[in-house]
Amino acid sequence: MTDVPEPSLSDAFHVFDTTLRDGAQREGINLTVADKLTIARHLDDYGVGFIEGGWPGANPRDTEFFQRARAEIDFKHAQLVAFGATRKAGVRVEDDPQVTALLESGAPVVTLVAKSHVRHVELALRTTPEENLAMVRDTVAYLRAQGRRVFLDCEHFFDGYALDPAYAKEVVRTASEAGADVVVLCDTNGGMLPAQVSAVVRTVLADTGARLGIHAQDDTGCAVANTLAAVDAGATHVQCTANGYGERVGNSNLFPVVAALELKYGRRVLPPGKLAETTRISHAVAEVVNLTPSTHQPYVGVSAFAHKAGLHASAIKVDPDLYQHIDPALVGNSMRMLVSDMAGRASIELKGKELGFDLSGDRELVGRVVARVKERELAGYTYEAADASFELLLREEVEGRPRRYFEVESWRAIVEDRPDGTHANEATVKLWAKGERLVATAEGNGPVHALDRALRVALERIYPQLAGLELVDYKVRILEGRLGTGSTTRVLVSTSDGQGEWSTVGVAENVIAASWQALDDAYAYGLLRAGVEPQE
Ligand SMILES: CC(=O)SCCNC(=O)CCNC(=O)[C@H](O)C(C)(C)COP(=O)(O)OP(=O)(O)OC[C@H]1O[C@@H](n2cnc3c(N)ncnc32)[C@H](O)[C@@H]1OP(=O)(O)O
Ligand SMILES: CC(=O)C(=O)O
Repeated sequence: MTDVPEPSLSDAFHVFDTTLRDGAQREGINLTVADKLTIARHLDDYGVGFIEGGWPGANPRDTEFFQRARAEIDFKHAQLVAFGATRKAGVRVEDDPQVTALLESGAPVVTLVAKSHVRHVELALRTTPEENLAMVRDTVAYLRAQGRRVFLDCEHFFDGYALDPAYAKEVVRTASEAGADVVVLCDTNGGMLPAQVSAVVRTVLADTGARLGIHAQDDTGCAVANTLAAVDAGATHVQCTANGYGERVGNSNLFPVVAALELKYGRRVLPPGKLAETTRISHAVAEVVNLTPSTHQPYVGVSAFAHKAGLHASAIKVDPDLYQHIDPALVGNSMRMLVSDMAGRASIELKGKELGFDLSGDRELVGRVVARVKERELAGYTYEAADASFELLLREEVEGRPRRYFEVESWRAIVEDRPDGTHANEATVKLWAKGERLVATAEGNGPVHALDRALRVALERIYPQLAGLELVDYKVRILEGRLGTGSTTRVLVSTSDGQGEWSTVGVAENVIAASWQALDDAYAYGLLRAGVEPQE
């Protein structure tokens, strides 16, 4: 058995993470042992009290995970938990191979899943309510006798309680009396609402005296609220998953639960300083499971503290608390100003400040920028998604002239369709830079790629910094036609120089012309970042 680390926080309240067990039950997540070890390290670093690593014996990967976690991870905060079921009906607990696998995992803590809904006992287990109670009693007592700490997950507790409250409570009592430290009431089908959860938890606590936990699936979109409602009613153990990953639509999201407990309830559930790691850990886990972090996730999403409306910005300028429920730095996130046609002077001033410009003394200039943004957005531009194009526009107003690194004489792109079904794409650009006329032709996978290559060929000798730029994303959107026949095309381009990424926008009736504008801004911004002075 592994050495059990001393809990770094009081045992009076448990943050129990089941990303590696319930989180892994999400469609599309397929973790290797190495992934599981990496996530376990992140969660331990974050400071959760318990990490449920999987079901040893259910598959070779989970069995190996426990072997390797014990050997390879020096847990600082968390205790490792093995998950499994109570013994099978009619089988002696010491003869049940899956109970033996729980012991062999070496995990100091075991969570047992048990039935607490009589219909499940009869239909899924095909046994009697009495035998189910004996399965709970025997398995908990056996594991306790082997020195394991035991938590018991009562599957379908709330639905079972609605059908037969006396039986559901009897399961809780049986587990508690047999030595389970916590009995976890599970909303397995995720159909509960917060008021229902708190009423049931309060009654079960009063009637059984058992220590209770909560495990809430998110099928009504209420898993976090249900978790907190259970805490309000007296539960002292919350089961959650990073980013809410889990079976079907997911589980209770660890990060808003922890943030609420720490910041709204004033309950210390993480080691000192760790709350500020919330955003980093959330994104790190998303990377390992290979899912894009949700931009709108509470507390940790990049949009969680992004302000778009002009009136909000004007109040935030005076005091950010006026439109934010917490200081984003508390969870390692930051405030962002978005510039769009909903912006007012305050939004532009704050965005300017973010970009290093003090615009506070120049109402006239700020008014001009607001007017240009609104006019351009009406034409189809979008600046909230194209920070670099906005900065170029702002600089043009501040500096009194556009930041030009080259002048365009003309460009053209040719798409050639051949009878054998193949295509050729070729572009020619004619430019002027530093007094030189530059002409270049290039081929590409498509006409925009050909234009991008021709532009680089033409400019690279004059601006060698362009060699390090890479186009990393390209998005086209056809906007609703405004002039009867023509629809407008908006192109967003993301470019990287290896140190950072920026986005630029172009709008025209023709997709290639829109792309050209976005590329033109992308190159100008890349040269600006590289510290290159524009042409006179
Ligand atoms: C609500 C939850 O999310 S609980 C977690 C669920 N997670 C998983 O199921 C993932 C891992 N599961 C597995 O790998 C497999 O399902 C295993 C290894 C656990 C079991 O596999 P199998 O033996 O092939 O059985 P199967 O998957 O069909 O499950 C049904 C069996 O489990 C038994 N069972 C179901 N719940 C319980 C329980 N709480 N206690 C004891 N036995 C149970 C059923 O009675 C049935 O037994 P039987 O085959 O003897 O009739
Ligand atoms: C245990 C569990 O995952 C559930 O009841 O949903």
